Amino acid sequence: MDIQMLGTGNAFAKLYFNTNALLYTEQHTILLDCGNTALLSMHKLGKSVSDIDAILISHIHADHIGGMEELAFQMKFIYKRKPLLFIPESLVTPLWESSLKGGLLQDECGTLDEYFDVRPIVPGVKNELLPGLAVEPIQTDHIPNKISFSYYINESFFYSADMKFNPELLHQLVDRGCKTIFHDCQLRPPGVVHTTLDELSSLPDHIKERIWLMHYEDVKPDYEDKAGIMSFVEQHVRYTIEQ
Ligand SMILES: O=c1ccn([C@@H]2O[C@@H]3COP(=O)(O)O[C@H]3[C@H]2O)c(=O)[nH]1
Ligand SMILES: [Zn+2]
Ligand SMILES: [Zn+2]
Repeated sequence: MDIQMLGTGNAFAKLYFNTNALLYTEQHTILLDCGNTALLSMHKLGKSVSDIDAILISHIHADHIGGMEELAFQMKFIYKRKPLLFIPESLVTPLWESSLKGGLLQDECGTLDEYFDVRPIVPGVKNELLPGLAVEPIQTDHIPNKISFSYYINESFFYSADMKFNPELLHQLVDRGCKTIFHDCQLRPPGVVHTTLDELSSLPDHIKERIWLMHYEDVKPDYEDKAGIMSFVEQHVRYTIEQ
């Protein structure tokens, strides 16, 4: 499986776009979060909404779902198909009622199912989504009353949602065989609702060597020499994830 970031910046980034990604299996392209800047970033890559087979969502913040309304309208009225929407059950109602309904509700379209082929997925277990793509949603802390899921993919790759530092989880994942960790990282403390660079820097080397930083602020150039053996994920670079 390959991953290509549509953006690597935080919610307020003006230089790096929102942290959203394309996952590539042999047969499918999956959009992992669809924030405000996702479709513009795809356009810059020469891609359109029609290139997406499925969508997977981490949580209901605009830098992760702000592009969903345009995606839904383009799919319905231009490409005339429903993309797969893989989503933990507990996010289905919030996504529609609290975010998308305002723009997408119209006479003949009163539910999320009118726009997407909704496939609820189960937290805490491996869900076989597509050939070559198995996903375990892990609910991780971000903000009170903001349900948020990180994803353990193909039993080798952890992709964090926006999350508070959880060293126990990272230790557990590495013990389970996790080889690569893409982790949200707030460079300037305090993190409060995110994990900071200082917190990730406190981890042992055998975990840090697997960590790639994303969801960073526009001050990233000032921190390139402060991440030690951790790496920064870069926008639009296509990475092959070790299985
Ligand atoms: O209680 C709160 C709620 C939000 N925020 C900011 O708003 C941003 C929303 O997107 P995000 O989750 O990527 O990052 C969040 C933070 O930058 C915050 O600092 N404290
Ligand atoms: Zn975010
Ligand atoms: Zn968030």
